[in-house]
Amino acid sequence: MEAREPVIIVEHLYKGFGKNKVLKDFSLTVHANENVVVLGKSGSGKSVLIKCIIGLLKPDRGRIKVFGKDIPDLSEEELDEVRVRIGFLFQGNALYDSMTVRENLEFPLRRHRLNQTQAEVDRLVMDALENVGLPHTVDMMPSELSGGMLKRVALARTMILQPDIILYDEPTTGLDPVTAREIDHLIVQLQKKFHTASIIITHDMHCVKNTADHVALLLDGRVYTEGSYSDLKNADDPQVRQFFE
Ligand SMILES: Nc1ncnc2c1ncn2[C@@H]1O[C@H](COP(=O)(O)OP(=O)(O)OP(=O)(O)O)[C@@H](O)[C@H]1O
Repeated sequence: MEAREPVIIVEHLYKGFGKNKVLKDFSLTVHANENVVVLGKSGSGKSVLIKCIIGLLKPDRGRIKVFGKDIPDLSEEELDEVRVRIGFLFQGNALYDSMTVRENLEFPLRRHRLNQTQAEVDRLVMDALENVGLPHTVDMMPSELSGGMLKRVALARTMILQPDIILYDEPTTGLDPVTAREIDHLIVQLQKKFHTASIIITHDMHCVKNTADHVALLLDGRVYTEGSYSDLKNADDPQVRQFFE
C-alpha cells in the first residue's frame, strides 16, 4: 500500500444504545504504515469503535470506509473479504488452551487458505514465530508460557495472514513494565517490517510514547484532541493533562 494512503476513514460516527450515546460525531483517519493510538478511559467507547470498523456493529449515523469500502453497506461475504485483511490482537490473547502454539498458529491459515501444503503451513508458522522471537515455543502449550510470551504468540497468530491493518486492544495491560516495553518495541518493529497500519487502544502512556505516530484522545464520544505524543504531553488543557498524571 502507498505510504500515505488512508486505509481507515471514520467520519461523523454516531453510535448509541438507547439513551447511552457512546460515540457522538467521532472522526478519525488512519493511513497505511501508521500507528494511531486511541487514548480513552474505560467505558469511553473504544471497543464500540473497533466493532463499528470491522462491521460487527452498525453505526446510527456517519461513514466508515476501510480500504475504500463503505463498511455499513457491505454484505457478510464482502465483510469477510475485508476482515481477512484486518488482524486483531485481543486483550486476553484468545489462544486456545488445549492446542499447542503450532496448532494455534495454523488455525487462521486453515480457516482462510485451504489449499496450502503442510510444508507451506510449517514455514508460515515458523516465520511468524521468528518475527516475534519465539521459534522455540512451537510445540509448547500456552500454559507453559509467560504473559509476555503469550502476547507474542497471539501477535504471531494475528500476523500470520499478513494483514494490512492490525487493531490492538490494550496490548500492554496486565504485563509487567519490562515486558510491556518489549511489546511496544515489537509493535513498532512489525510495523516497520510489514508496513501495516494500526489502531492501538490503550491508556498506558509509555505504550503511547513508544508506538504512536499519531494520538487521538477519545472523550465524551468524540476526538477531543489529536496530534503527536509530544503535542499532547505539552498541552495545558486539564482534560488532556489527566492522562499524564
Ligand atoms: N452491545 C451493547 N449493548 C449495549 N451497550 C453497549 C454495548 N456495547 C457497549 N455498550 C456500552 O457502550 C459503552 C462503551 O463501551 P466500550 O466497551 O466500547 O468501552 P471501552 O472504552 O472499550 O471500555 P474498556 O476500556 O473498559 O474496555 C459502555 O457504556 C457500554 O456499556
